[in-house]
Amino acid sequence: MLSKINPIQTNSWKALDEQFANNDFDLRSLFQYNPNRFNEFSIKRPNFLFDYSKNLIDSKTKNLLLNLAEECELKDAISKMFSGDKINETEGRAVLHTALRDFSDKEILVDGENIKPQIKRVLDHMKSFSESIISGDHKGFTGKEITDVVNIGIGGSDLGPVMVVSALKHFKTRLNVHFVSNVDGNHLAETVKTLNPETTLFIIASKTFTTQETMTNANSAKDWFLKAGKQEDVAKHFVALSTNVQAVKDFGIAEENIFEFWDWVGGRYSLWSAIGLSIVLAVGYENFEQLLRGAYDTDQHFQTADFGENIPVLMGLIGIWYRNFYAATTHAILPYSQYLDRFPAYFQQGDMESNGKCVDRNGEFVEYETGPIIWGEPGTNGQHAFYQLIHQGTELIPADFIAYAKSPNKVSDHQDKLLANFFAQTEALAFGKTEEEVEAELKASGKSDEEIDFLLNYKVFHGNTPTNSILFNELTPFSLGQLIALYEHKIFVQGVIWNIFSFDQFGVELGKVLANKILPELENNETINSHDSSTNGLINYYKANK
Ligand SMILES: O=P(O)(O)OC[C@H]1O[C@](O)(CO)[C@@H](O)[C@@H]1O
Repeated sequence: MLSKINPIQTNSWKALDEQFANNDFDLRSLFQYNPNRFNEFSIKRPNFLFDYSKNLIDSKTKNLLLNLAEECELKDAISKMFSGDKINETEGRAVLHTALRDFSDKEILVDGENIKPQIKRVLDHMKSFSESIISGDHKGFTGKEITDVVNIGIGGSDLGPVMVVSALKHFKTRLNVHFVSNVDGNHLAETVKTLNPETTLFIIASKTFTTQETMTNANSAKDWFLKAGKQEDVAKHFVALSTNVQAVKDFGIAEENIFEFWDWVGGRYSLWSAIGLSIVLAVGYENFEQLLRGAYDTDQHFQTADFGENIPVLMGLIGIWYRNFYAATTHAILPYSQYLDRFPAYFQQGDMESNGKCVDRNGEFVEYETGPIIWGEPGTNGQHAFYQLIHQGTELIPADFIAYAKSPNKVSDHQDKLLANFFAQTEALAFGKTEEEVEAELKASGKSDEEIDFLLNYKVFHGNTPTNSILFNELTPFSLGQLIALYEHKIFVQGVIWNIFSFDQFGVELGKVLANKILPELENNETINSHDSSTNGLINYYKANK
């Protein structure tokens, strides 16, 4: 069990309150008065740099945040998660996605049983299966090689693989991997339009194997397949990734085509499990193993580095500083890499489904803010869309900038331009442009005093917008694994300090239940009046026009 400490009643929280009230941190001054600031507030790991110097903190704030982590017993929480304690108390489960990438010899016990052998068994199955598909040994029902793979899943059974497959495009095997998630039939229809059932493999990815969207898409995919193949051909073209073996068998997928995982793997933390099969097919097993090894590297860092030098701990604590003291409502993730185009969306689920909670571990409603809204898009595209608001809007939006020094594609001077924008944006966000600077600039451009007077305030950049910069040497499966695990652990750190349960997601249930109740009402011609007037009105309008 995790401790149940109310963070706002700790001494460190009170000290942080005072620290916030008594200081008006200004990044210009912080850098000016401390020439060593970058060295003090950055961490170099062998293949990447984490620079957190452009944050509204000084060493005292950092120490107070570290005290908060101690007081909230973060060390104990970390060791409990890694050792398989049932810290997902509301569901009575351990939280062991880290076991899926544990390359040590040590045993990890769940209910007294070492889970390492079962993890190895499924990994071996994924390896041999993917090799037979990629090599072409596995043939479809007409004797042809598989060319296309369609992963059908949603949420944690989709977003992680989608993100990784996009991020590792430059490691692609000969297979084309597609993803269908939305219950909107157009998603499936548009995906299969160009596919041949003889050469298509469907992966039905669902932890529970009950999710409406996935089961609906899976059934329709089977119908599509059965227009060409026969029932006995399904075995060659459908596999399932699930914890619910019985439901998979009931669906008609043979036992040998089931890649199992377990209830101690949370959906949004499951890309390391059998849910990663689409990744294995897209980039090959060796690269998947490198992804796991990268995450393992971060796991070791998280467990062993002093908190003052511990990147996920610092990311989490700095986030708390903004969320709870600066009242920042959102946090942007801004990768300067087109390969990471789905990274913000992936951690939107990872973070918001984990820490979007208002009841603490004592069962009481919290009296402080918890998880922020996570959002973002790759740079430089975002610069031409929403950066205006970050630079000159009225919200404080802390952001993470992520980039890679090397680019796998050498295309003229694109990479320098991309990185120039990354550096320029973090600089502009931190230091802005003062009234004096704007005035001097306008004068130099020949503007009259009257024009300057009019334009001055519009052209000022307030600056002081905090950023973390994560600069990797190269985007490889290993470094991607490291990066993903940094964010996973950041989420964990924040959940521990906010005294909430980060590994359930009861908040998604009500809508699912109501949708199931409404569905039969859409299937007849009767006028509906069992809901509020708005819902009745919407349903009846839909029925009249569908
Ligand atoms: O893998 P399943 O069981 O189909 O669930 C899919 C997703 O649905 C949720 O339960 C709720 O959206 C997520 O946590 C999960 O990732």
